[in-house]
Amino acid sequence: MKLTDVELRRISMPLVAPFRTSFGTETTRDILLVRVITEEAEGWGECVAMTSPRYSSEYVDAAADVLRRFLVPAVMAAGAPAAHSVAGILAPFKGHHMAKAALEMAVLDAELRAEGRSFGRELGAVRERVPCGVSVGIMDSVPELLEAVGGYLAEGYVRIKLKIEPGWDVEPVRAVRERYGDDLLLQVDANTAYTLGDARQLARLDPFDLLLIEQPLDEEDVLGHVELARQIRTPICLDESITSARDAAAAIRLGACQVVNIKPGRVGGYLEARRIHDVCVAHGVPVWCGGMLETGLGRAANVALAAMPGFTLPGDTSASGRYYASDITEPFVLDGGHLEVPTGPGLGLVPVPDRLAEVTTATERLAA
Ligand SMILES: O=C(O)CCC(=O)N[C@@H](C(=O)O)c1ccccc1
Repeated sequence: MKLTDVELRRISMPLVAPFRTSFGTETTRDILLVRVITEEAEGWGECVAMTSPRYSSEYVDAAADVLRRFLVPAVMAAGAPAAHSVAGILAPFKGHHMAKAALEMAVLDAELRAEGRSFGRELGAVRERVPCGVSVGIMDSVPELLEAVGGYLAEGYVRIKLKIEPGWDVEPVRAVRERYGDDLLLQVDANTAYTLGDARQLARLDPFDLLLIEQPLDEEDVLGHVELARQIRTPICLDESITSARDAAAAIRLGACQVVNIKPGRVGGYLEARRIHDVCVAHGVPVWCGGMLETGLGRAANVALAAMPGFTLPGDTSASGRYYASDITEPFVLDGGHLEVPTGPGLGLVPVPDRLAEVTTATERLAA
């Protein structure tokens, strides 16, 4: 399908509550959306880059710039690129996975809408609904954490993920396990906040039967994770370290991880995410879908991804209301701890025009 126009749109989405991780606190998400217009359909992409380069080297202003100056012109110069060819067209430009993922997602959405195929159908979804976990930020006190966790469990979430960092790890985990019992599916996310020297402290989490500990060490310290895996019993899950199917294969073969968090933005798109899924399934490594506080657009695509067969652990695919009082799409609402996989063409939903207009802070057209 010939691309006739591309729109970059910035939206400002206030969070229902501050979200604190080991690398900072978010109160509002400044999100870049990509809309591609073709002769047959329009498509939407969501860039998950943060405002500052703390989760990874990417940040939203840089994503907008690289899309405007390099990525969009390259894809438009190709005329009518198939979605599966976008990654190859963009390969000469190094890095910028989140920017590339947003553009590929928009081209894929347009192509699938024109063909009348859903994201789930394209990715190989085998479930009509997916079980949902929730990510709980670092809090000011254990009582406040216990109250937040209780609220999410009351909403029906089937798995709790606690953000941890040095000084906030064993005590909150012990408190949650003691209050909510041994059957609670519980995991932690360190976002690279520890070093191998903290192995003894991390081993103190072993008695709490966690599903996994996510990205304890620096994203580039794959061998450190291999050594840490020898010193703790909790399975190690990698997030920031896995930016491609090649990374996943190497990390698994080295013994650096026993679980993988798949985030399409981090790895360059939903098609690479599918390849990582396939590599992990081939190695018997379970995967789950990570989240980056997406709007309903990214959430729709993530829920479709999470319906693939190897996604055997609940993901961070929360309801829209976990982060936003009012989403830019029809909200995702938890039903019995699950979200329905959209079945319509492409993403299966579009932004609600009035809502999108309310949160839009800038738009620009990059016509052919
Ligand atoms: O539910 C969500 O969308 C957020 C899940 C979550 O905790 N994401 C974390 C992470 O490190 O995985 C994150 C949050 C903000 C920014 C980057 C990453």
